[in-house]
Amino acid sequence: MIELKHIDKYYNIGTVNEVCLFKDFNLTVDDGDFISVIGSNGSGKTSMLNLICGSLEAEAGNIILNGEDISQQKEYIRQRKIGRVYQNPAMGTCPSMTILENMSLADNKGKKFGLGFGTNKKRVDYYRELLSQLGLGLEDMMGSKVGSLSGGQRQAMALLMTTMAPIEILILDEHTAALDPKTAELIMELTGKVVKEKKLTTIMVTHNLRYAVEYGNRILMMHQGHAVLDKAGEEKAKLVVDDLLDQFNQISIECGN
Ligand SMILES: Nc1ncnc2c1ncn2[C@@H]1O[C@H](COP(=O)(O)OP(=O)(O)OP(=O)(O)O)[C@@H](O)[C@H]1O
Repeated sequence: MIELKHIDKYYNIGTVNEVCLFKDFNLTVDDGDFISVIGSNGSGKTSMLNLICGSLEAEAGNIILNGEDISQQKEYIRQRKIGRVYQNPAMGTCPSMTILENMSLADNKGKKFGLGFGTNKKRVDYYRELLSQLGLGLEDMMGSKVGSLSGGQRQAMALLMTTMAPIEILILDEHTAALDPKTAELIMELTGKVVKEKKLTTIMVTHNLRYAVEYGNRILMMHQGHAVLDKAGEEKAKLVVDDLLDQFNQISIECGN
């Protein structure tokens, strides 16, 4: 479970450009929840993810992960418990290293030993098995540099690598936005499979309303640092894309856009 409690976040403090993004922002994501976060540009979705991951510091409030207050923890410490897949497929993998080396790196995340340990035959067979589950033929290219792969192949690897070592929460940061429609569909199917198999508590930020409707058990719509819609379970299951579009339109009218 992850809890954001009474979060205040300001940008450009002490300047004429000072803005308050979050004032007493609260969110609880229960164990096993798969929550899709949607919302207009600048509504605070990425800032929220950055606060959770530790790349951004709040002016007030606490972030509690499975009962532990991680608010003061450095980003690299949080990375042992929080996996993040970024919009840019290049972010989650190392292009100058081979597929095998990348897999070994992910496998040994947070451990004290080097690469050699992860590349014995048993581990190589294990990586091959994991890669074959992606259905992209990567298991036969383990000596290839990751930089030579397509964006979709790299994003599939990033997803696999992020979820390889045990994590307490998975963050998907518009992870299909840079992919063509067919590849995005494939990555979403893989995402659904991985989340279900590993029973991962997941927060997915997306601008794709269909994915937000089709995946996960909860949907959150943000606007100007507030949650303006929060539906789970049966209520969420009944939602269709048009309902979300209506909500977007209503917000635009209220804001005079
Ligand atoms: N480093 C920063 N310095 C100043 N303002 C920032 C910074 N990062 C974000 N903001 C502001 O905070 C607000 C929220 O931005 P954020 O990127 O979190 O929104 P978002 O919902 O993720 O938007 P998008 O859908 O466009 O990615 C915006 O008004 C943005 O201009």
